[in-house]
Amino acid sequence: MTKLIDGKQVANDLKVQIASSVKKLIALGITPGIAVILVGDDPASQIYVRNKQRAAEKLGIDSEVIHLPATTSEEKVLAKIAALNANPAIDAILVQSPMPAQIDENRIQSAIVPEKDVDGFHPQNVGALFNNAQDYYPMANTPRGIMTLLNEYMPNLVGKKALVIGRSILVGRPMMAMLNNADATVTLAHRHTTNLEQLIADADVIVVAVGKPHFLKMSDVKADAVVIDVGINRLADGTLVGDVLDDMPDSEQLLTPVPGGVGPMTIATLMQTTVELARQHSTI
Ligand SMILES: NC(=O)C1=CN([C@@H]2O[C@H](COP(=O)(O)OP(=O)(O)OC[C@H]3O[C@@H](n4cnc5c(N)ncnc54)[C@H](OP(=O)(O)O)[C@@H]3O)[C@@H](O)[C@H]2O)C=CC1
Ligand SMILES: Nc1nc(=O)c2c([nH]1)NC[C@@H]1CN(c3ccc(C(=O)N[C@@H](CCC(=O)O)C(=O)O)cc3)C=[N+]21
Repeated sequence: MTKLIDGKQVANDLKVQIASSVKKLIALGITPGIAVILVGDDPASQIYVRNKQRAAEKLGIDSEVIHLPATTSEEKVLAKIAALNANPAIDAILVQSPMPAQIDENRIQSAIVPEKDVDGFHPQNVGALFNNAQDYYPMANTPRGIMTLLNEYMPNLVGKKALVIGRSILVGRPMMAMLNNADATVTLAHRHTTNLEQLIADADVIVVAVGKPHFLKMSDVKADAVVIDVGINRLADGTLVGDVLDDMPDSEQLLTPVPGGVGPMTIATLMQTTVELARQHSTI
């Protein structure tokens, strides 16, 4: 078996720290609050939103889910966001993607005030990340959680060859920026990349966020590589698999499992960002 990175364990350690920060804030009269807007009935989204709500409850963070029908207009979602922007009990706003086709996700994400933009999607926060700004700003939680994992398993990224496969706003693009900010040499691959095999064979760290089962084989990566599998794919028989096929039984390579790798880190990091935003709002 390839050595597995224990995302659940690192996420649990992080949650212990977050719980203690929440306690301190509550003692000062500040309860962090997150609002999640879910439009439509996508079953996977419902599972993730439930996981987020459960994590918030356990940590003492107030959470509110606003579930709107799939036919909701963009104006209605914008009105909800305006109300949450103005609500002092809410520190963090997350609009679950994907959204139904009648809604322009970019318009929605830009409508959230940057100070409550827990996903780090607002252009102001994306800009801060790309400029490696030194003041506080929220950033995308899946890649940030991956940086926390890498800090445990590959602490020195300086000069490392990092390959990110997939360029979504949610994962690939911010991942590229964070690895760049950590002084890795980053390549961002996508559908039109022509030398992917060669890039895979050469990389020290690979983040795969494509959404296709068995997209990457461990036998194609270096013997000392670290592979981060972001993919969440549900097969016809109901099993959950990532984007990586672990075909190297006795190797020393490091790989994040699915489930139990990046997913739990995403949730824990979302809670971490929520608490940071609450602290920012309180001016403590
Ligand atoms: N564990 C977690 O916490 C999270 C998991 N996920 C999961 O990660 C996966 C990716 O999600 P997301 O980032 O939203 O991705 P998207 O579905 O938005 O994008 C997929 C990316 O993969 C690229 N791609 C598709 N086919 C190929 C190919 N043959 N060769 C190279 N690149 C390819 C696309 O390239 P192009 O841009 O050229 O089309 C695109 O950039 C999904 O399974 C999702 O469920 C997502 C977020 C969090
Ligand atoms: N605005 C927005 N922000 C997001 O962060 C966001 C989003 N939209 N849309 C969808 C993706 C996906 N995502 C996941 C969160 C948790 C798990 C998770 O908990 N995974 C568990 C298993 C869950 C299961 O059993 O299905 C694990 O990997 O162990 C997975 C994926 C956040 N996303």
